[in-house]
Amino acid sequence: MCGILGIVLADQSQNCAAELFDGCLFLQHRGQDAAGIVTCGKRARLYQCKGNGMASDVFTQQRMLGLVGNMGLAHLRYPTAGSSATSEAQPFYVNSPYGIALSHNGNLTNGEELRTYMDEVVHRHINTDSDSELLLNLFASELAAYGKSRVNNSDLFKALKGVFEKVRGAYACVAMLAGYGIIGFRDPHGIRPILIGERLKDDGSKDYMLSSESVVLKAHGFQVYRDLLPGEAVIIPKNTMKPEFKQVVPMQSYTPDIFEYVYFARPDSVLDGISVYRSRLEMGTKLAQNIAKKFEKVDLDVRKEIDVVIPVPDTSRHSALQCANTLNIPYREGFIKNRYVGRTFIMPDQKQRQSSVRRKLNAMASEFYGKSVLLVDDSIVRGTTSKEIISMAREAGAKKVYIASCCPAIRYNHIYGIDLADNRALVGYNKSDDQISDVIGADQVFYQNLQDLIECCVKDNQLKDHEMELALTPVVSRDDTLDSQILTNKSAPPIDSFEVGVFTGSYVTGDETEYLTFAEKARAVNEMLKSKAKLNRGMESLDIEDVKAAVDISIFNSGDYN
Ligand SMILES: O=P(O)(O)OC[C@H]1O[C@H](OP(=O)(O)OP(=O)(O)O)[C@H](O)[C@@H]1O
Ligand SMILES: NC(=O)CC[C@H](N)C(=O)O
Ligand SMILES: [Mg+2]
Repeated sequence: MCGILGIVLADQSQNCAAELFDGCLFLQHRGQDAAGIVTCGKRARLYQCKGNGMASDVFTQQRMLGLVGNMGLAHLRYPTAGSSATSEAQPFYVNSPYGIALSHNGNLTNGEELRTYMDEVVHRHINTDSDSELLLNLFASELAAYGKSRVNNSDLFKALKGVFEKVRGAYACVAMLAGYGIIGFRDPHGIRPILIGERLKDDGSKDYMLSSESVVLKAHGFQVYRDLLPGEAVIIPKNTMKPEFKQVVPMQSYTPDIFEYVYFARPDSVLDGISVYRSRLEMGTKLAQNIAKKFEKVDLDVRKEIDVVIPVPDTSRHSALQCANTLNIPYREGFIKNRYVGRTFIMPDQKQRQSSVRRKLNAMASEFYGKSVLLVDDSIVRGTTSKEIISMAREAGAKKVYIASCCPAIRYNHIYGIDLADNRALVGYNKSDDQISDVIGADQVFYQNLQDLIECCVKDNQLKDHEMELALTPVVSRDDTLDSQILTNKSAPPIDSFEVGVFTGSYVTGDETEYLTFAEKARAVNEMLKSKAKLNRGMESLDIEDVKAAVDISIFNSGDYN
């Protein structure tokens, strides 16, 4: 679920890198493994800085000085395909044709087919296991097919059509053609989010930004913004600064991943017309109603059974507060979060995730001792967090520990941008709710119903276009915003369904059995290589076919800096 950004400034003498860096800080929660920025300056020259780590580690002041130019891309990576190798940090770059860079959020499910196509049909070398490198090379090969010395918007849209027709899976992307402009596109189901924002300046000129989440646009003064539609693309040439939109392929469905609302996105973002914050409040209300009913069914009064509702920081806090209010039970922040520890779920290995929970959360005995507590979390995935915090609650003296999840039990793989290829790692895999309670050590676990979760995201959350404009246009007058080039062809239908494969095992792109089998094998190979590499501290005894170097060599995509 990486974060992606693209920007083009009207003033060609201005540098955009500082704003991209700042934007990365707003999207850090979407990917903590690697960060990258590519900018384009005069004479179409590209400048790059990327590597493993958080944005503030990768983009040092010194490195930022080298990122010149008025347009650029950024990426925050949480790996899905491939590995955590530095060489898989994004944006990716290809020099032919024209010089293209690309940042991708999502996961392709026909990567192997594309790899063969690259090799046998278009003869392009792919240097990593990343699906995003494949996606970029596919775009490059479609564009190269025109054999032109200069391309125009219509060629770019045609090339994108070729990409859409050959690729399967989830992809929200920003790309940049050296010296030409920036491009945004979104898969035909709209699984991953991407928005475009417009900023009107005092001299009447306009800057444009593409981003995974609306919060970045709002924070940077982009007064008007909207989501790209499934199957839609936009090109903003730097010379005209007029965005051109095109429905490149028909929309196959409008089904964003519901997990954006449950966990991924920041609460202050509005994605596809749905306020993440308000949907999380609804999740708290519905959860409370269902919990109360469950107690009623066994002739118990929830208010007598539970003394206090405690959130599992950070993401669940808004839902937990609403849950407590609805139940009319006191809300207490029993776990204090260490603000210097990031998200644990998106850390790359299980040992790191486990140890991080205790470093990140600390239980205060005063809030647990002798009490019956209801812990509320947004989701229970591998169960790493719940196991730890339940035992911390007991160590702190809790009498009874109930736990509630704002989403249903997760029993299937996530295949569109979360590293969950192995469903046996899920605590809910092949288990009843009671069995899950036993494994995580709870007195009882409560899950949200799927239909309720969907309603939480749909109900009352669809902001009407004019409400959206009013809510999101704090700086310019409404008359100015009505001139907006980005709102002119807006025709987004309201959303009433979502990608919910992690709960049901059925995916919006259809039967993905082949991909799941492939992903399982790839994961096993990665694990084996990791442990061999650790044992050998090098690569002497690795099978040459499967080698991933312990230290990445520097081709186009390495990020080793001094
Ligand atoms: O069952 P698990 O595999 O542990 O995964 C679920 C947990 O992971 C996430 O928290 P995380 O620490 O990543 O982020 P947060 O601080 O935003 O809650 C999520 O909010 C749950 O708490
Ligand atoms: N989570 C994501 O969106 C990851 C993008 C891409 N599949 C990668 O592994 O780099
Ligand atoms: Mg959490």
